[in-house]
Amino acid sequence: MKFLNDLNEEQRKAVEYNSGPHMVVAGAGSGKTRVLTYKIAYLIEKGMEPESILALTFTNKAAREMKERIKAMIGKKAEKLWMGTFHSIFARILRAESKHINYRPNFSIYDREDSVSLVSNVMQDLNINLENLTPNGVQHKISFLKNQMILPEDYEKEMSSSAADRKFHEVYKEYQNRLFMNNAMDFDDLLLKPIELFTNNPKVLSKYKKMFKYILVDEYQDTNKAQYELIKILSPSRDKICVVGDDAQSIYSWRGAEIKNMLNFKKDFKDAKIFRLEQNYRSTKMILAAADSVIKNNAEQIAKTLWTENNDGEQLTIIRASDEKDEALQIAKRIKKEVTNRKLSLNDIAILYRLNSQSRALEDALRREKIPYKIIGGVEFYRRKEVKDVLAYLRVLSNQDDEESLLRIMNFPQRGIGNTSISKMIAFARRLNISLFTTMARVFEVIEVKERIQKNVKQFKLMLDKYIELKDKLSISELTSALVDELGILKMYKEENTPESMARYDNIQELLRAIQEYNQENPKGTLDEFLAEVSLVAGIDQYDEKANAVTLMTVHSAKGLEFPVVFITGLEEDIFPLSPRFDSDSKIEEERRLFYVALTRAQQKVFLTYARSRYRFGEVAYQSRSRFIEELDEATYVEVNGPGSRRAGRKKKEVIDEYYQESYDDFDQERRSLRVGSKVSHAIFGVGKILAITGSGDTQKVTIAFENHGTKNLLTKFANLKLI
Ligand SMILES: Nc1ncnc2c1ncn2[C@@H]1O[C@H](COP(=O)(O)OP(=O)(O)OP(=O)(O)O)[C@@H](O)[C@H]1O
Ligand SMILES: [Mg+2]
Repeated sequence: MKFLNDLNEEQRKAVEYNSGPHMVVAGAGSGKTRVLTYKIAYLIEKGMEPESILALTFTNKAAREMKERIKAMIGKKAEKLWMGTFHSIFARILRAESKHINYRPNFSIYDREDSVSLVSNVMQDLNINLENLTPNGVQHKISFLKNQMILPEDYEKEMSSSAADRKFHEVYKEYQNRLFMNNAMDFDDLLLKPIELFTNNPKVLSKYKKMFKYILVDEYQDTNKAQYELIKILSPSRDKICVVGDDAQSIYSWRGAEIKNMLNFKKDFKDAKIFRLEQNYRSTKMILAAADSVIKNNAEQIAKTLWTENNDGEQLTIIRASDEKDEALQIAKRIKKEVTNRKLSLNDIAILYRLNSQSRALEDALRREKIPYKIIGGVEFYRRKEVKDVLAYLRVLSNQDDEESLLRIMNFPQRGIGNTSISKMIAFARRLNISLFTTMARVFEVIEVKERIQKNVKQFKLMLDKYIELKDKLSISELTSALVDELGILKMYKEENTPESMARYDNIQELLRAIQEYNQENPKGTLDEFLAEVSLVAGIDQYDEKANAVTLMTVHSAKGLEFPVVFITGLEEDIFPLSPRFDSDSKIEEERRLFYVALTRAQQKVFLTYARSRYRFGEVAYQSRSRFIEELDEATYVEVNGPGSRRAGRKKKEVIDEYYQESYDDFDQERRSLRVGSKVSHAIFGVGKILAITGSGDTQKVTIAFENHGTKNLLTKFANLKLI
């Protein structure tokens, strides 16, 4: 097999190994994903049927790329591979086997927003108020428990007798119950239900065990308990399994991922063989040295070596900025320089951040500087309100028990069915133990609902019935166009004619186009299948590599990717690492791994940026720079605008202190001469006297007793006070 020549010796050994369970443990950029890809091609060339191989990746995008690669190596038969994320693969299996778990194959898949809305409805219906938890928080807790496979009955056994725990349990139980009644699953169910399916139906299990002759898993360090169980249950006679990962890149413990799955592999899979890859093909020596100097501060890790034959490369550049706007502007300017000097295209550049909220300032600057960019994550296309509205219609046509979707569209577009009437119908439905959809047909029996509104409901129901009838006769594309047309949504947004409504208009057009494309690519695709697919699309999956634009994304979404030039932004305590003061060591270690992931995305050059002050939570906060910068080996970076550049040779700490002092000196005279007792004037509040001054720098506040407006606390920086 000629393609094996593209591998180094260790990689080839891992690819050819076939005598039992094995795990590749290796640092970033050492070719773990490549090994997995080649191994699949190798197995098929050796005669294994593609449809008997199950390969699990972290994103749909990664699966798509891997499949393309394999297709290029061995041809079209690669199409038949079972390749995708855990969620998409098991959604497919659940659909086929739904009757064994008392679901119907057209079940809806609820995304996080749908789940939160369901939690909120449950809390309202049960009249439960959880003091410290918003519906969002409750959903988060439920999801975390489900990821650890703790179901309501398990939770009940372990919980304390406190009122809060009991109430939470009640909500959790009812939430599960409602999902079932709605013939719906949340994301976590897509992992839990298959376990239930396989445990309770040995015949089904043995069918899939026979079918999957080999299981391969990428990014194994980020599997959670349920995923791990699934691998264990399915792994064919425990030997045809190959997983690859890097414990130093485990960054999803907040979502229930367990590094110990990796550490315990040898225990759990008997006679497991461990392969190590040590040569990095991605980054320069400098970048690797920098990454290594930071990650070695973590106590918990599997020892690994990583070296490269690549060039020494340039030092990292650390850029100091005065605030987030300045940071963004400096990045934009740098990008222009880099593209020219290095002859790069914009595609070669990524800007990474810890928090989605950091993207706004960056986007503003890029727009101003006319640099095209694409942003990954944020509000994803299929999560946008107007898109979800149309999808909710389609979901109801597919699954009439989906009460969440039905509630979403009951009065959208407005048809005079108010919340009070809806509550009354729901009460009726619960009393008779029937669905809300069925209640609509019997709305004339719900005497509490006004006659006029009963008629509206009836009409709405008739319209839905018509489309339910049509759904098997028309293509999805025809069905949706007809529906959108009848609802008059496009017309409504057009008439509104605001920038926002026009954006919604475009998005619905885009949705119609996407559905048309789906139809062309999957002529036999059903509405159920289409809905399942779009429910599982994540931001990163829509990433268009070809568009010539800079990529903006969170560090989390950058996992597995590589770019010639990488900017890592917001390197300040409280941002990256996020809230260090209140957190345990293990959280700091996870932040450090995240920083390691960020650094190791880069092939040629890394820029690290931090701002002295940043607007957060409605005020300007003074920032100290990230400990991760301090941890970097001094030989691996240079600073521009920063203290080090002007005062080389001084101890870093001293220089930093001085630089902060300096930054205060920058403030204008006016502000520094403010004193308790000074008389000042303010553009809106008029004349007043300063009672107190607290804090300093950008966060300095003054308390002023105004003659006509009482006493106020103002941020000096923005108050624009004049001494009189
Ligand atoms: N033997 C090799 N010869 C040439 N290039 C290689 C070789 N092995 C890997 N590469 C290249 O090195 C880069 C990193 O490989 P890959 O993405 O598989 O690493 P990884 O270990 O999966 O990284 P990560 O930990 O970030 O997921 C890719 O561009 C890949 O094509
Ligand atoms: Mg990889």
